[in-house]
Amino acid sequence: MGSEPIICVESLVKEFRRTKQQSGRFSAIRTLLTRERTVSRAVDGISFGIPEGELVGYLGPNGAGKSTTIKILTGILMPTSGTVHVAGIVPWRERKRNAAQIGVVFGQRTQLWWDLPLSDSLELVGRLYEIPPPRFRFNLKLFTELLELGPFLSTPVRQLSLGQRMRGDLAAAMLHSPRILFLDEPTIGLDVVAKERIRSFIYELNKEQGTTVILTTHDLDDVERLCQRVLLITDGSVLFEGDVESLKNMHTRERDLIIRLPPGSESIELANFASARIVDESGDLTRVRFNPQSLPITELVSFLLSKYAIVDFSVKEPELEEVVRNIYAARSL
Ligand SMILES: Nc1ncnc2c1ncn2[C@@H]1O[C@H](COP(=O)(O)OP(=O)(O)OP(=O)(O)O)[C@@H](O)[C@H]1O
Repeated sequence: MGSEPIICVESLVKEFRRTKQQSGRFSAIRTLLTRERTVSRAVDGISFGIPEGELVGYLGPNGAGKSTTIKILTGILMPTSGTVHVAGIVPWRERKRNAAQIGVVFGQRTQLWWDLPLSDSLELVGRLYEIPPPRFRFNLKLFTELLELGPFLSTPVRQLSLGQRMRGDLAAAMLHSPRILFLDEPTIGLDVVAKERIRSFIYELNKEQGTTVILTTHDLDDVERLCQRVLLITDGSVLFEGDVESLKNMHTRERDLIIRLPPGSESIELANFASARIVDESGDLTRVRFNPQSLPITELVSFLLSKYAIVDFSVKEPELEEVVRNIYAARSL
């Protein structure tokens, strides 16, 4: 394993050209005749490197350019400009060689054969990828255990639940032992139990086999549970790159102090503190948001203890979801 990142993306740009739709009378004919083009930049100069063995979250709001980047990295799309190397390969130039070293799962689509039993679908994947039989048998056994595929191996794919189908898709994507796995919304639409099963599989794969994983998701529980690092993009460019903790600390320095008062107590008043405010009062719980940089927690707590009969209190970190929502909101102002 060298020190070079396994995935290198530099100044990546992808533009889509579309014929501008004319409106009004005879719009279809006028669209055809004028052929006016509009250009939109889905990816606008993205650069990043991913070291081998890392599990990275690739996040951003709808339309940020995530899927477009993944399609370029997997060789489906060619960029307008910029350079990309995936384990030394330029994906769109050598699609087949690239396919041998990557696994891809799109949560919204399946690569399995709808009418075939899952086991036949996996068999076909094995043949398509020309996986040597011993490796195929080894991986099939391993993934059948890890993903608990046994009970539905002989069920036609069309009859599988979304969670079962996703487990089948993950097995299919990993049968040829790729070094890199691209996951686009792998937990979308799944219930809590199914999500957890998928997450522990991804975790194991990364930890035990050292598979590099690029995970695109809107589910921030996926991120908290799995990602060592996140790349946050909006409008086609990188907004943040780092670990989840730094993301939280950089963008929301505030903390929440949750106070429990005896039932029937009067409401808390914080008039003296400029950097603290009450954000929620429900039942006997009051949530005070404050900035520890300008108001040390000791000062806030001793003030409250001196004035109110506090039964209990705790400090909460900001939720990742809220941090990310704030970043997107600030960006679109
Ligand atoms: N084939 C295409 N032709 C024209 N425009 C496209 C095409 N594919 C994507 N786009 C546009 O490029 C931008 C980025 O799209 P992309 O699918 O990469 O976003 P995303 O971050 O994956 O969003 P989501 O979270 O909704 O999947 C969007 O404005 C989208 O409309």
